[in-house]
Amino acid sequence: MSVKSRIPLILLACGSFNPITNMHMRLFELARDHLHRTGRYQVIEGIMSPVSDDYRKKGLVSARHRIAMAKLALETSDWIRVDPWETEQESWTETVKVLRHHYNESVRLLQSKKEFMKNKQPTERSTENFLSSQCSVVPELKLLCGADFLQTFQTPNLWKKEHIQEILEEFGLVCISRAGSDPAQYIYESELLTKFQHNIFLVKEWIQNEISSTQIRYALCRGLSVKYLIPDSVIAYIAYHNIYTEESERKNEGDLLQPLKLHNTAVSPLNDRSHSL
Ligand SMILES: Nc1ncnc2c1ncn2[C@@H]1O[C@H](COP(=O)(O)OP(=O)(O)OP(=O)(O)O)[C@@H](O)[C@H]1O
Ligand SMILES: NC(=O)c1ccc[n+]([C@@H]2O[C@H](COP(=O)(O)O)[C@@H](O)[C@H]2O)c1
Ligand SMILES: [Zn+2]
Repeated sequence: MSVKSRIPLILLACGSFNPITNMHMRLFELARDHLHRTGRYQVIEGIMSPVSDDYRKKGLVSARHRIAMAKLALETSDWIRVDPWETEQESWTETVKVLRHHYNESVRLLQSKKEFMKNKQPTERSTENFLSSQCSVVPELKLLCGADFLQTFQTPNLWKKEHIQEILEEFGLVCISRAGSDPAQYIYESELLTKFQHNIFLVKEWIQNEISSTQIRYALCRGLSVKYLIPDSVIAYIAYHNIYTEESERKNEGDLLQPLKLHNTAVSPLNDRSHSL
């Protein structure tokens, strides 16, 4: 398949990004390499969507800071961007709705590009062949995540079954391996995941890198170096605003994650776990 005839694809990663780490950015690079190697897809954009403050995860600092840090980190990327839409909503947004939003946005963008092409003079149009060829199909949108994210599908009352189904059936998942998580096993154990296995791309990271935001926050609170784990610009931002402290780590402590609250359950708060979702 020539590059021109490949299916355009957008990768969307949802999460806390508290703070963004080098590994969060690596997820996108790994996913893009993998999809390109299939010969079927052309990844045209990566979107990082930090979760709203209303998610109420332990130690979750303000979205304003999380977005600012992600923007600084992604300054060096020419294809991944941060999108604040989720954090601008009144309350926490279920992931399937974030996917729907971004899908609708890409349809809208395509329509306005087509409109723009239609209004151009014929001579101008011929010079815009490349643009118009890129404009002709709505890109696929896939949810990008680490293997631990896939594991959370099994957590009672965290996800609605119909949402998992819609994510898998209508969009699809690109899942990057992570130490301590066995995505193939989660698929095997779930009837739903097995049914839509054809829409789950499992990507193996051979250069293992177990950076987690939780560990970064712990190191920062203890005054330890996090250089080479997160970008220098993010380290400087954190120091300037004194973002991660023992006090910030206590934010939402003992609270229930918003998805669990919404499902009105009495299960123990995930928020008390030391390495969270
Ligand atoms: N080291 C990693 N390997 C694979 N996936 C990762 C890694 N770190 C984060 N991810 C993925 O990035 C997405 C966003 O994760 P998140 O913001 O929770 O980061 P995290 O490092 O897991 O943070 P925390 O420790 O606070 O849970 C999730 O899909 C998660 O699985
Ligand atoms: N039912 C749902 O749609 C649902 C449930 C739990 C987490 N999530 C999302 O998954 C991501 C998890 O992020 P963390 O791994 O940082 O907790 C967040 O973007 C959150 O909004 C969605
Ligand atoms: Zn996590």
